Amino acid sequence: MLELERITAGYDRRAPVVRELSLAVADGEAVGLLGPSGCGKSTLARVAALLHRPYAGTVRLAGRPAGGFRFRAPREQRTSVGLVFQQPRLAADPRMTLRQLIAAPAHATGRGEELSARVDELATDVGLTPELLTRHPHQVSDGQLQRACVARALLLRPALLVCDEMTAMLDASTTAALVAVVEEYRAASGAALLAVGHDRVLLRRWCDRVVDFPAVHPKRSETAPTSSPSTSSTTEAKTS
Ligand SMILES: Nc1ncnc2c1ncn2[C@@H]1O[C@H](COP(=O)(O)OP(=O)(O)OP(=O)(O)O)[C@@H](O)[C@H]1O
Repeated sequence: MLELERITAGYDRRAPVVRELSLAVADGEAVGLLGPSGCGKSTLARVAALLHRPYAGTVRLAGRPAGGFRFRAPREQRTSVGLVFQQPRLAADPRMTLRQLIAAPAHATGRGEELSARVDELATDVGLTPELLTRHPHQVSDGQLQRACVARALLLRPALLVCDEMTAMLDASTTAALVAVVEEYRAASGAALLAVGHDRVLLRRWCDRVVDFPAVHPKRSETAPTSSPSTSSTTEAKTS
């Protein structure tokens, strides 16, 4: 579903934060990507979601090379990836109600009416009451806002979900609820998942395998310039 091949990316060409990193997520597979703060996980997540153009390397979605990044990304590819960010307040337009926020991708793709019922269905799935849907981001808690952001990411039925520290700001019960929503969606749709985070225990429970970010960094493994995480010795299998 997702192939990142020798990706070099960052914010300064002379000192990229991600260097020649390769990672693949198979159809329906859940891969966890672990790494310390600042190592470039979010940058890589945004590259995977076609929101950040890498300096070098290839991104393939469902076998097809990315046709562009940011506003140049073809709609079909852009909408095949659902992205949940770490900080919902930075990812939510403060002028929108929660209902408008969830429905935004439908309006952006001209499918507002068609997907209206799905907005309500997803709101229920993530545990938002009709009353909460009428509120603006500043009138709800971080956990409630993140629930809306998860519903928004699922609205267009993406084949790949990228969750960038989705639960970092949440308590245990909200974390469990949102992981369950994502898992139910994946079970029903067959979607793949790239979950980025710090929490090894959570990622090992949640994902089919977990990859350590530095292990896929060629600077640490000069003999394996594009080590495959699926065969990496630091790849851990799912815990029961
Ligand atoms: N817009 C930006 N402009 C310049 N530098 C940036 C920008 N965004 C991130 N960086 C830098 O790039 C590096 C990697 O950041 P990134 O957010 O990808 O790391 P991360 O592994 O996701 O960190 P965390 O776990 O703390 O979220 C950091 O040194 C960060 O300061």
